Amino acid sequence: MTQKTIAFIGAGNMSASIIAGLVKNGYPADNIIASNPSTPKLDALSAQHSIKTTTDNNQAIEQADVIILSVKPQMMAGMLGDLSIDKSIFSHKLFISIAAGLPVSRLEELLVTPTAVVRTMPNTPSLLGLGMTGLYASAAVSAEQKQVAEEIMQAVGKTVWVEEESGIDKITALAGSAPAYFFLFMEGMESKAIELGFSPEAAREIVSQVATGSTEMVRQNDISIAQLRTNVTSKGGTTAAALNSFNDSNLTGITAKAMDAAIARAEEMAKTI
Ligand SMILES: NC(=O)C1=CN([C@@H]2O[C@H](COP(=O)(O)OP(=O)(O)OC[C@H]3O[C@@H](n4cnc5c(N)ncnc54)[C@H](OP(=O)(O)O)[C@@H]3O)[C@@H](O)[C@H]2O)C=CC1
Ligand SMILES: O=C(O)[C@@H]1CCC=N1
Repeated sequence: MTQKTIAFIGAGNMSASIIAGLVKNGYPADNIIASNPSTPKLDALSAQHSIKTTTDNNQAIEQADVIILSVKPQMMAGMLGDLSIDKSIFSHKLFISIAAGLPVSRLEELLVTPTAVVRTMPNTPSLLGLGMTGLYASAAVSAEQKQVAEEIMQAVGKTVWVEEESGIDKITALAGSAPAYFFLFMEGMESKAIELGFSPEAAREIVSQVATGSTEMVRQNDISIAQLRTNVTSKGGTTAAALNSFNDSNLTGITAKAMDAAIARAEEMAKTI
């Protein structure tokens, strides 16, 4: 794998997940630098992973081959506009954006110098090496740069390239935002378990074990997800009663509607940032 120096601009949740995944996968900590305006997150990352840190984005970008833009989409223009380094050096570097809803064309405008930009959409399970990242490369990105971006994101999970940039918004709904959907569902089960009299610890443990077991059955089988569901569902039994209740509320339609809302929000963000 490439051992290029990687700078993370913005040391929040998503950067922390990718950094942890990279280091766990053996990426040299000396080749990772994180930049953030406040120090507590930097101190934690430095203590946990022995990576380099700075509060100066210019310094981080200057020494890196690959720059991962990890600030909130709404902060990107301000952050890039505040840089005081000579932007002509950008043409020798690879920029990877993880920002939701921020088109490559807008990033290119903000970076000023013609620059290779890969737009990605990772998710927080990258922390465990179980990430799912969508990638989109603009025409300016070389085959070698595409490979570098892919290798970095594959160090923290699986990757999928999309041909059209609109595919990134779809991956945002399907993977970037999606851990939260599962957490919401698990929260619902956890609170009902507590209402039924289980201790919070037992409720969490049961929900976690059921989720892990179910996920592993999908991962370790070629059986369709629908068939796995059917296998649990005895005719006239308890599962059928629960599923009928979900279907009465159109869970499938609700899920599709929620994913459409995520895509619509990404498209809306693209027009405003
Ligand atoms: N969280 C997720 O699951 C996912 C997030 N993303 C994308 O990742 C990006 C980051 O999200 P997330 O990690 O959740 O957000 P966080 O708020 O956790 O992290 C953003 C970080 O950027 C820092 N920051 C703010 N201004 C600057 C600046 N000028 N220069 C450098 N750093 C700055 C913030 O510092 P401070 O707090 O000290 O102000 C903060 O630590 C977003 O663009 C989001 O769309 C993509 C996929 C999944
Ligand atoms: O909620 C968001 O906008 C970001 C992108 C995907 C996950 N978090």
